[in-house]
Amino acid sequence: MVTARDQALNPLLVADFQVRRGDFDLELQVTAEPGEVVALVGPNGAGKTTTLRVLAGLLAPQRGSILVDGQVLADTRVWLPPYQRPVGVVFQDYLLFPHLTVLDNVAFGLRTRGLARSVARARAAEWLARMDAGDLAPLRPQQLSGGQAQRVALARSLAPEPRLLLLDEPLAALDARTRLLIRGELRRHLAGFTGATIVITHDPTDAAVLADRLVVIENGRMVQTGTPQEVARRPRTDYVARLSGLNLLPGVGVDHGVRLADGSLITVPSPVAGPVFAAFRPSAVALWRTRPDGSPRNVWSVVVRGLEPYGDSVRVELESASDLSFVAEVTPAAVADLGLTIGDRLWATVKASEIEVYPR
Ligand SMILES: Nc1ncnc2c1ncn2[C@@H]1O[C@H](COP(=O)(O)OP(=O)(O)OP(=O)(O)O)[C@@H](O)[C@H]1O
Repeated sequence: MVTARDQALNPLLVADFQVRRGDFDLELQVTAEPGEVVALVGPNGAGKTTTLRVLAGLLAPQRGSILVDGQVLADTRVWLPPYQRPVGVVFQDYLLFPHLTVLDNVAFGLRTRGLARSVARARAAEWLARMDAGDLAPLRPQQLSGGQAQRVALARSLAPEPRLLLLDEPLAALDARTRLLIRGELRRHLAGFTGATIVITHDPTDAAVLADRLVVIENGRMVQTGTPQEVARRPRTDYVARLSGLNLLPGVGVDHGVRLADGSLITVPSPVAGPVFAAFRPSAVALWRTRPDGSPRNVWSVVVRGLEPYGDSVRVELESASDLSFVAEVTPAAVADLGLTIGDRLWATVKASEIEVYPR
């Protein structure tokens, strides 16, 4: 009997590879469990698309191996071309064949895998129906809305019953309203997929809604992984902190304080030691025209470097005299009351109880 523990020890995808593209060097270990949806997130040029291309078989790594369900797709001796891999890909702009009907687009992958035309079409029709796209079968791709095209692309990649599904920015081509609807729909479809899914996304909300786990890549390396909640609550790089909207200050724990890079000491809720991160929400930062005294807060003298509307509030980018940068989030009323403009000198405070501290 295969227990949940055995499964956890035998991930469906086990990839460990290195690839170079010009000066860019990507070195990554990534695994995914059956049924797991892993989001690859990271700044532009981090290596997300390169990872997807290596897994799909469109780009050969310099070294390493890729296994899916124990089958070697690539290593020093083996290199399976894309059409021989149990891998389905949905590209960013879906790449449907314009001269084929929706039905034949979905049947195409099955035909290349050797199925007779009638069998491939019957199976394509089943997959379209499963994706609530059965009535689209006779149409051409140019007659489809963005959301419909996405459903068709998903049906096309799932029809050959891959074990690994790769999605490149699946919601990027949609307008904001459609995106919201399709995101929920995609989530339901992915929940019904028993293989593993790797999805690239730039959007933190998409990642949080779609993924069980995030893999954050920066400069060709994984810098953090965890559930969206874990990553958002305890970011380990500035990029992740910005993604989750948190301020992140690295330092060293000294009893109830953290000594920051600029030499200043901030007070934190419980005793800490060694290299740590101190993270706090922008809404935990209070701004003052005059230095508040006598309160158990951390106080910085700051200059306003930027003001930016953010939903119902305003994000105020701050820089301390000693070069610490962080963000406050305040109401438009507070901006008006304080008469905030760029270049202003202010005092910023954060209560110790608002700061989360965790090891680096
Ligand atoms: N054909 C190529 N030849 C040389 N370098 C390339 C090539 N394609 C991509 N690169 C480089 O590889 C790096 C990673 O690119 P990649 O497209 O994987 O990043 P990404 O994380 O997907 O970024 P984005 O979010 O902008 O799509 C970049 O520095 C890019 O300049």
